[in-house]
Amino acid sequence: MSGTSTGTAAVRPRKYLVTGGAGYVGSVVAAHLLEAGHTVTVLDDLSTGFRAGVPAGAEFVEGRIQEAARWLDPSYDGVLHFAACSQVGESVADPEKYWRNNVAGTMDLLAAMRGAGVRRLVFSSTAATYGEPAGELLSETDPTAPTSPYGATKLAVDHMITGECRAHGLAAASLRYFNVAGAHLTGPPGEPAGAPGGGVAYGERHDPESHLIPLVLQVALGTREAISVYGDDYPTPDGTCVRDYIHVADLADAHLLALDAAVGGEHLVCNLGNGNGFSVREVIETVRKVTGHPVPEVVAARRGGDPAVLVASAERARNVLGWAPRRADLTGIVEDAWTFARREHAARGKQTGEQQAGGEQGGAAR
Ligand SMILES: NC(=O)c1ccc[n+]([C@@H]2O[C@H](COP(=O)([O-])OP(=O)(O)OC[C@H]3O[C@@H](n4cnc5c(N)ncnc54)[C@H](O)[C@@H]3O)[C@@H](O)[C@H]2O)c1
Ligand SMILES: O=c1ccn([C@@H]2O[C@H](COP(=O)(O)OP(=O)(O)O[C@H]3O[C@H](CO)[C@H](O)[C@H](O)[C@H]3O)[C@@H](O)[C@H]2O)c(=O)[nH]1
Repeated sequence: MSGTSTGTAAVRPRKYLVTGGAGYVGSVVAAHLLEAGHTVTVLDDLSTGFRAGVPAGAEFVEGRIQEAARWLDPSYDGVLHFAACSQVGESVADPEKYWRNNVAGTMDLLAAMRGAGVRRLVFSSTAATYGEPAGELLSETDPTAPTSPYGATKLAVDHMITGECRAHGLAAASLRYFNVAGAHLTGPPGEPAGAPGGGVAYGERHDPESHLIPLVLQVALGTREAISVYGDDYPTPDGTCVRDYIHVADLADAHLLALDAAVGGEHLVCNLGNGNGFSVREVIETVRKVTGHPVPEVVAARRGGDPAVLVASAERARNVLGWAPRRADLTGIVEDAWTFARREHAARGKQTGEQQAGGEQGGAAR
């Protein structure tokens, strides 16, 4: 369980705007900020996020980053910027959506920050900015040659932020996440987030889901028949793609450290991963062990834009931020994701049952 928050005690409570805080990573980081004693406003248009994902204790504003100037004011100490379109496949099919939302949207957000005099930013960048790696571990000095429009838009925003730091003294950090997984959990299992006595659970809810671990867990839950393995002919030990899975709570720790480490006029870029690669087959095997479910798999065609191996060197995050992952074990990451998936599943079943009893139509409310 990842119920404990970061060891980074706040010097003084601060006020932060969290864009995309109704989504997976943003909701977990918002929960960590609140637990550290900060004040949080979530700005989210609920395009892929869920109102129920916004942590209790955060103010919620339903709105777009493109209109952030309406809500930002000098009382904010900084912005954590998660709001984005983030599906690699969709970005290949509809690149304009990605350039408009991720790049133009962030340009509007930066202008709003400048206008309000808010001069501290942590941005969700991604390993997808690098493309196919040349060596074993990717470091921040490696070439950036994104293989998808998604990665290209994130790289463009990184460049935009560098310019903003140099020209206008912004203090900023871009955190390049590798594969985020796991959940932030407190309280007994089996209860939905926010239920009385049930603790809280902030984890991965994407609709449609495209990430490996939640998809494999859907098979274990019985809501998906089998997991498709996208290619088993890659130049890796078992032929399937290798990724670096990082616990979302470790990621949250890094955000709080980055807020403190950012220096006016400088743009810090840091990878966040554990430095350990696991193949698609190893992930599936771990899910089998954790859930006790046989998890049938079928080999499918390669997915466009997937590099064979993506594993981080996170030396810079360790050295500059003083960050150290505390939940690097893949089994623990999958266990937390599994607890969250079961809580969500139970909550949905309860909701559907109540709706049927009340004669209402089923369906997930955003
Ligand atoms: N999940 C990962 O493995 C991963 C890896 C690398 C980088 N990232 C990045 O981290 C961030 C969060 O990812 P996530 O998995 O939590 O995604 P998510 O889809 O769960 O969250 C994104 C949130 O942003 C909101 N949003 C989108 N456009 C908006 C806009 N214009 N205005 C206001 N709100 C808007 C969505 O409604 C959603 O709640 C993204 O920027 C993503 O690119 C994620
Ligand atoms: O049903 C599935 C889903 C995924 N995979 C494979 O599992 C691996 C992981 O895929 P994910 O979709 O979970 O994650 P990605 O590695 O594609 O991408 C994630 O990590 C990237 C960086 O590593 C980017 O940050 C991106 O935003 C984020 O979604 C890939 O090899 C993919 O082909 C399958 O075999 N079957």
